[in-house]
Amino acid sequence: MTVTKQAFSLNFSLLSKFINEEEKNKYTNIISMIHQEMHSPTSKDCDALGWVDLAIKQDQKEIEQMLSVANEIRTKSAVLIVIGIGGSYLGAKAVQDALTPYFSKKSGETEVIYAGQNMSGAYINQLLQYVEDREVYVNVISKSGTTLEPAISFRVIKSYMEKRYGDEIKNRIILTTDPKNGLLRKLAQEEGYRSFEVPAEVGGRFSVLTPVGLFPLAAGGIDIQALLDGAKQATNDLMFSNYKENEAYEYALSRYLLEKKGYIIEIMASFEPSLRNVFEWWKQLFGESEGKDEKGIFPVSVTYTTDLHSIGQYIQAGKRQIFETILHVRNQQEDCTIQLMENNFDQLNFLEDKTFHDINTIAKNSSILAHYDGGVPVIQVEIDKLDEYHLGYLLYFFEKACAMSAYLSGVNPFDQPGVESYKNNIFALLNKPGYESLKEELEERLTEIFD
Ligand SMILES: O=P(O)(O)OC[C@H]1O[C@](O)(CO)[C@@H](O)[C@@H]1O
Repeated sequence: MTVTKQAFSLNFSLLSKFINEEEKNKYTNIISMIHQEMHSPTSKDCDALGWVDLAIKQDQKEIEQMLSVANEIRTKSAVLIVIGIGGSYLGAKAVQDALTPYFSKKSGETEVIYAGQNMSGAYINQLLQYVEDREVYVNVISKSGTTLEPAISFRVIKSYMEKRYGDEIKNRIILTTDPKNGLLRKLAQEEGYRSFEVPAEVGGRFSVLTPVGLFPLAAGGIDIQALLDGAKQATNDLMFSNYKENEAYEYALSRYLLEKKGYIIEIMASFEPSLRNVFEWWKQLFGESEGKDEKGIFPVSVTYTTDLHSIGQYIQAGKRQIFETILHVRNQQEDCTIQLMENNFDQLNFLEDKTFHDINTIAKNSSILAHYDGGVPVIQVEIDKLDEYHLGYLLYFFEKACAMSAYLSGVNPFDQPGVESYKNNIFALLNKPGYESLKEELEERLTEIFD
């Protein structure tokens, strides 16, 4: 089925060789039941479903507060350092990078840079050198307040800010964290830092439309109201319980049926490099939501045509366990036209008057056909253009699809118990009090492996 709307559309026609309507129909009732549960205030997961209607229940006062602090940052500083990992930075980075020019020499704009998403000593040192002669604000984002990567970066950056700005850091550091719990909330309460709330019932990877994503985006000059408007439109459009009227559910169902047939890897592909970090966000969303109980589709992303010249060969002809979702931007605001050349030195005059976007779109269609012919099921998601409104729509679409997809597989979309194994090991090996016996066991095993 192809749902055609101006802003956003999906095309499933290349799936008919792999899954049929009869198979899909069998899931009409279960999808409808999951939908009712997702929208019920008494749902078993109501403590994690706050994201469902965030965009329609916008808190105008909070938006104004974010805009006002963002405006202060834009006036007073050249750099905002956003400290966070996973859902606490991927959404903002996704939208920011999608909407920021590839090359920009603009001065006078606040640049948003990220820390706490890795533990590279070189990265944090170089970041501090980079901001040395520029005015700085910091937004530390952690719902739990205990995640190691942002916590150690914040410790270093806080000391740096103290030395550089003294008491003024109370104005220059803004915390985004749980409304009641955690060390960052305690810090905000005890030391008077300004703060925003991550709603208790919204988990990290579903939090882009809360201050987690909205505040740094506003500071970076992104129109957060338009982002929310797009998400609001998606919320309304994706309100139907029947998958035939709800593209998010049809996408979820198609993935689910493909997985059952052995297509266990989804490649999200785009021909626009600026979408690279939208895919990083998408990977966390689907990977953490679905990858549990030995189930789940492995989410991978590529940027074409760059990657057609690296892993394109595998996609075309390697092991057949891949399906592909192409995210296409229908209209480009900016383009470049190929001109006629008298001597035709490169024999490319047949491209006269074609734009890069024309050629890129033909490349998209060419690879869709080639991959399909090579046995790859292909879905196309198309947005009309790359702006806040359409990205807001897209982000919400993926959130709704992801929750349905995980529920269909019978896993809880909102927990991530697997991440705890790594966290426990690292705390034990770093001598965190309380982990003594695990430390002993892990050290013995490491000796066996490495000595
Ligand atoms: O905001 P926090 O609590 O620091 O968590 C950051 C990220 O870590 C995880 O808890 C585990 O990867 C993610 O779900 C979350 O987005």
